[in-house]
Amino acid sequence: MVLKVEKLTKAFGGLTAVNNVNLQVEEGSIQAIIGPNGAGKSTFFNLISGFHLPSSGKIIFKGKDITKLPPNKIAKLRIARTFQTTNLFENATVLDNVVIGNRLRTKSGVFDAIFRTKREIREEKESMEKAFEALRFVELTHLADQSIGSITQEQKKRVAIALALATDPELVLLDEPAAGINPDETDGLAALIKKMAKSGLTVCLIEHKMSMIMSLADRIMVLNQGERIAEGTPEEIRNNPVVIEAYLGSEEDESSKTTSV
Ligand SMILES: Nc1ncnc2c1ncn2[C@@H]1O[C@H](COP(=O)(O)OP(=O)(O)OP(=O)(O)O)[C@@H](O)[C@H]1O
Repeated sequence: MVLKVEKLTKAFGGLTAVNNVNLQVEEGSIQAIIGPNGAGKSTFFNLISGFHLPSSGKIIFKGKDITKLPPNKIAKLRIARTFQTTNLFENATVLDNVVIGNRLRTKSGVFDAIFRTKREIREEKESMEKAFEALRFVELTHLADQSIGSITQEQKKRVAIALALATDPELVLLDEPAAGINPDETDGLAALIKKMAKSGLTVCLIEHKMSMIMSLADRIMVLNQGERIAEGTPEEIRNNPVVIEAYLGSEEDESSKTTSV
């Protein structure tokens, strides 16, 4: 197991956003996390990536206890997460966005930047190479010199994924990778996510688009009011009465609809 989450709990004051959640994620698999609005999905990601400190429980990544590590230390252990496309720099080029994302995570400090030390120059070259490699993976090299403001929402989603890939991760956390794009484009993104897992990456994703999740995920965890109410294969989840009751309901067939129960 690449990721083991044990009895993870996060309380915000009187509200328990994540409550005693267990999860094991196998290397190279696609693990989806679904649940109604406010179920605790984003909080769960924020705990794994170190943006929130758990109230209790444990997070083990490749045998190492990362429960109390800050985000930068977790990123160095090769866990990457994507952010909303609104975090991209609209006026900068696609390539620069990916390079900047990578540079923010590499070591050189202000001193290096001002005096352009050898390390700075080396890191800059490495960042550029990594950025290109990531753009190649997400199939956007032809747009490298375009500004973010001039590309489509689906292409921005790919840039957000490229940003994560440029940090050379082993585990990638994707927060709603297909939100706000049309069904055709959703298929393209699903293919990209499959390709990531095929290349050996482990992928955890939060997504509301049920048809995408059902065909993409190896396993699905369902959260409801902070609690894990089910975990299993798409088939098991689809037929689970507790899940149907709490979440899927009659919207099961409305494949491309963004569920907001
Ligand atoms: N920083 C915070 N401080 C206080 N409460 C928070 C904080 N972050 C999240 N919450 C609360 O925790 C609960 C779970 O929120 P969370 O964003 O994790 O749910 P979610 O499943 O990701 O929902 P959505 O699908 O709407 O994004 C909500 O009731 C939310 O208001």
